[in-house]
Amino acid sequence: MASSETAPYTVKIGTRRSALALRQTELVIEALQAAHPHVKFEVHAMATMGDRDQTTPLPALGKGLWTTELEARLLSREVDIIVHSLKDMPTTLPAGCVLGCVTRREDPRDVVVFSQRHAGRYKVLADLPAGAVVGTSSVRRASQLRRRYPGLVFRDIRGNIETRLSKCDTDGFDATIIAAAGLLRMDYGHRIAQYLDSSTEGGGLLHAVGQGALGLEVREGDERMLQLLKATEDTPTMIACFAERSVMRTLEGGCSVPIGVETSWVEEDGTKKLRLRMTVVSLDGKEAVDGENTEKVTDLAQAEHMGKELAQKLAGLGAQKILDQINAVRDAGTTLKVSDS
Ligand SMILES: NCc1[nH]cc(CCC(=O)O)c1CC(=O)O
Repeated sequence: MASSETAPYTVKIGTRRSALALRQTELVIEALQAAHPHVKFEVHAMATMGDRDQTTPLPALGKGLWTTELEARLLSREVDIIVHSLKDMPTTLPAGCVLGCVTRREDPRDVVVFSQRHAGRYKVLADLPAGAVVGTSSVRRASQLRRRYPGLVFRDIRGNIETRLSKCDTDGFDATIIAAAGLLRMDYGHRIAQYLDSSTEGGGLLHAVGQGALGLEVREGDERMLQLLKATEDTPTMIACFAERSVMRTLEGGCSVPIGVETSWVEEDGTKKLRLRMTVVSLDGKEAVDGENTEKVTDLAQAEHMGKELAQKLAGLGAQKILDQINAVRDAGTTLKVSDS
């Protein structure tokens, strides 16, 4: 006689229907199935607003473009778990929804992919001539790159990973900036030309909050699902991402704000500590506020406090002024432009 812990039951998993989202969901189910062989997992995929609208510049689409419609299905009990790219999850969730788990992180760095038109001519961004066209729809990427590569021209490039790679190769771009995690999960790692993180020469870009990690969202109080998810939880990543999300929440940022972060676990005086770096850069790349803190953090509450403290410190050093200028553009009903043209 099967006990209640091993009686078979079905779990419905919600996801976007992009190839990357489906691959990410597959990875999560593999991990859950190994830990819970008696559970049947069903994938329920859907296109969200961000998937349907492939032309409007991202900053104009506001928050929740990748998540809101999925969360409605969670709350209506059509699905039990949503698998998100954590970077696409707003830092404040709808009532009744909770971030139940953060998975092991794929490489969180931003990378450069050169157009195949150039057939290997360029190795790093610094090789590109002045006026070269770089595709990105990310305010965060464009702002930080303008700061370090003022001679480059930035142009919107929308779409899922395959679409963006194809546009990069055929639509007049010289390069595009994309997350390593998406390329690696989709077996496009061979397209990576340069890593842009703070410790790589020619880099200096801080990545998006939660980039590279997966966030699993469930209904508040759904203890059965919260327990089930423990099999995929990576606690050090979850703590680090909670600190990152707290930075964004404190500055009231959303998907399209020029806030970059970088977290790492370090050993100091024999103690494991979290190092949190952050940056806020104006759209033209001419103003920036950078900061970091390293402290012992052992739970999610401490992580959120660490992120809030650092964000508040930098807000007073000019970060809030930069964000207020950006919000003023939005409040005036003007679409935030990433493109130079
Ligand atoms: N909506 C964009 C998005 N959301 C998640 C990823 C990559 C995977 C990840 O960061 O986990 C991407 C592509 C990109 O940023 O280039």
